[in-house]
Amino acid sequence: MAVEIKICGLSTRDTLEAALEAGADQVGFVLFPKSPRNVDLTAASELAEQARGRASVVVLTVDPDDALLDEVMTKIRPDVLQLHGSESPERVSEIAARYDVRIWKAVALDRAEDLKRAGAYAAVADRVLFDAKPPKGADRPGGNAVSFDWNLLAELDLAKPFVLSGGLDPENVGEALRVTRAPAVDVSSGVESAPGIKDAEKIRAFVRAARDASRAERMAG
Ligand SMILES: O=C(O)c1ccccc1NCC(=O)[C@H](O)[C@H](O)COP(=O)(O)O
Repeated sequence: MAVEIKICGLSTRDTLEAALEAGADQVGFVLFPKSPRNVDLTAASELAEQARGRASVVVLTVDPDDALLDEVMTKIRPDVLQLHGSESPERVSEIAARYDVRIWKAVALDRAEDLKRAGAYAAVADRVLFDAKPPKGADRPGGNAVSFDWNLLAELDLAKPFVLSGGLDPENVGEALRVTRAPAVDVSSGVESAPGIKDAEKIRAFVRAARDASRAERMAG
C-alpha cells in the first residue's frame, strides 16, 4: 500500500492548492488559538470547501467541548476529527458516538512505556497519531518540529493503522518510513519557511520524498 500523506496546519488558499496538487491524501486545519497555524471556523470552512472531494479534510482541536464540536461539524463538515489534547479514551469514545466522523487521536511518545496508552485509544479511535512530546515550556501540544525515537514503533502491534508525526521533513521522511513502516505520515513545521508559513516547494518535496520511499519499501518487499 502506498503511504498516506497528511499536510497539517494549512491556512491559505495557495498553499492548500499546492498540497492538493502535490497529491496529499489529507489536509489539516488547526483550531487552536495559541497556534501560529490557527484558523477560525469561517476560514476553515472556506478552505474545507476548496479541498472537499480532492483530499480528506481533517480538523484538529485540543480538548474540544461539545459546543465547539457542534460548530465544527455543522460549519466545516470534516471527514476526520484529530484530537490533539489530553482527551481520555472515554472522552474519545463519547465523541465517536456523538458525531458521524472518523477520529484520529494523537498520542505523545517519548519512551516505550508511553506506547501502553496507545492500545486504549486504538479501541475507540479510527487511527492513533504518534507525535513527539512537546518541549518544556511549549505553548502547544503539537506542531513543534520535534521527533521521537522512531525505533519505538519498529515492533508496534496495534489494532488500527497509525500515523507517524513529529519533526518530519523532506530530508528525513524516507528514513522514518524505512524504520517504522508507517502506513501514513503527517507533517507541519517541516514544510514551512517560518512557524505558520507553509512553503509550496517544501510541500512538493515532502510528498515526493514520502512517495519515493514508500515505493522503494514496497519493491524491497
Ligand atoms: O500545528 C500546531 O500548531 C498544533 C497546535 C496544537 C496542537 C497540534 C498542532 N499540530 C499537530 C499536528 O498535526 C502536527 O502536524 C504534528 O504535531 C507534527 O508537527 P511538526 O512536528 O511540526 O511536523
